[in-house]
Amino acid sequence: MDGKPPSIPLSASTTSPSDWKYISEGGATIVFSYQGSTDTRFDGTVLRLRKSAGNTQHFTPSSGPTTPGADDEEPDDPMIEFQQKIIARLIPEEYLVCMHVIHLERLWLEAFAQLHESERPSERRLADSIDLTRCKGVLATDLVGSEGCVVEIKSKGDPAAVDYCPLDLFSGTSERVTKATHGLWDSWMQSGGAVNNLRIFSDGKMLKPSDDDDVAKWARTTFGCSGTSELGLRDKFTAALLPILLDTPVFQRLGTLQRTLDTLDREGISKLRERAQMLHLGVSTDSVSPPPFDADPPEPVLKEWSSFIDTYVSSHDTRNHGTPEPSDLRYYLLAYLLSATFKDCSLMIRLSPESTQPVVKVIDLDTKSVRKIRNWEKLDQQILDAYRKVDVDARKRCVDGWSRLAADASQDGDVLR
Ligand SMILES: O=P(O)(O)O[C@@H]1[C@@H](OP(=O)(O)O)[C@H](OP(=O)(O)O)[C@H](O)[C@H](OP(=O)(O)O)[C@H]1OP(=O)(O)O
Ligand SMILES: Nc1ncnc2c1ncn2[C@@H]1O[C@H](COP(=O)(O)OP(=O)(O)OP(=O)(O)O)[C@@H](O)[C@H]1O
Repeated sequence: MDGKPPSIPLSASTTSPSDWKYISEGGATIVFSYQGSTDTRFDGTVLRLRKSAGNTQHFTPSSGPTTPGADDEEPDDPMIEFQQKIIARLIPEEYLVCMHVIHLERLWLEAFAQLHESERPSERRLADSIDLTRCKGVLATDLVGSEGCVVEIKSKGDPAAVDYCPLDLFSGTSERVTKATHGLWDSWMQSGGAVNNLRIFSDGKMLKPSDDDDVAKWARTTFGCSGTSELGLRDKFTAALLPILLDTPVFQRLGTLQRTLDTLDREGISKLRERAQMLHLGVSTDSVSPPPFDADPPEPVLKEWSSFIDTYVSSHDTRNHGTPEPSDLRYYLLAYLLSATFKDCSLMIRLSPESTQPVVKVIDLDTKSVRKIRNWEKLDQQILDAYRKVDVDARKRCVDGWSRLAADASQDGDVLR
């Protein structure tokens, strides 16, 4: 599959639901790999379907095909345009995945959902299911495929991964990246592969630490070793990932984006929102022209994202982030949302034989909703309250390596970005 969309959008109905194999899912989408042989246009692709809350497993089949015209009215999945027009301005295209629209017919989708429901993890099945009302899905390049090893790292920390800090992963220093990789591996082992920030795919199948035979086969084919102890395997895994994590420029890029877009952090955004509200209510008069304040800010549209990126690229570094103006609230809100996207993304790393260049792709670069800001504020408060109860010496510290390196570099007159 290349970057150009097919001249006529493909329809999933030219394939059989059984041609697709369940790979994995996140909170918003569920992903299947094409394994059929009847329609070669789907070779090497995955189908990404949106989910909806609640389980419609016992749905009543619809009485006919999708209403004519409904397909045209449904907008394409916004993740496609957002990646092509916004994300691609910040992350080089070679690290992004090609995505196109694919048409879905109701009866086909129902048969598909029914066939694959039992392959999903039980806790996910309780929470949601394939959204049967959608007329469009997304067809993307298959990064897992059916052979070789692919490591998926979700950069965000998982509460279960106690020894893993995302800032270590993006630190650019061998010692800290090793620590992050060990933390990911240990939590993968301890959780029986249930932790969501490390997934290992071997020959197209998600590996579980308890599958001794599969792990042994994976170790043999990926690292050429057999009968290796658990710690020995962790070392092999780390040694394979380390040069990729240190030398592939996209890791530094992601670290920089996460850090710079989050310059005001959640607390800073909350304070700025408070100041803007006070001005709006006339309680405070510390600004000549009070900006409009919206307690429920609207979702940014693509045009607004685009002008945000213009401003970010041209002037983010020279802004005075120490004393932000209430009139800049919207800018910082968008910056914060985008930092959340980059913190929640995943990295797919194909471990290839030493001679070939490793393939690294960044996935899950969806927009975050402004509605989340309130939830995050509440969550932050809870974390802060819990943290205050922890003994000072026992508190875990996460240090941002690139910002330290950036500070050192700027002292030398060097520029990191
Ligand atoms: O809010 P968090 O920190 O729990 O993160 C959510 C993730 O949960 P996690 O803690 O990583 O298991 C959650 O991941 P899973 O559903 O666990 O795969 C999503 O990534 C969610 O993003 P979105 O709402 O689907 O865009 C993530 O939401 P946000 O990044 O939008 O907050
Ligand atoms: N192009 C792809 N090729 C192979 N596997 C993929 C691809 N895209 C996604 N996956 C798999 O499907 C999973 C779910 O995809 P993704 O993370 O984009 O979903 P999401 O619902 O948006 O996630 P989240 O809830 O974490 O925001 C991924 O974690 C990965 O294992």
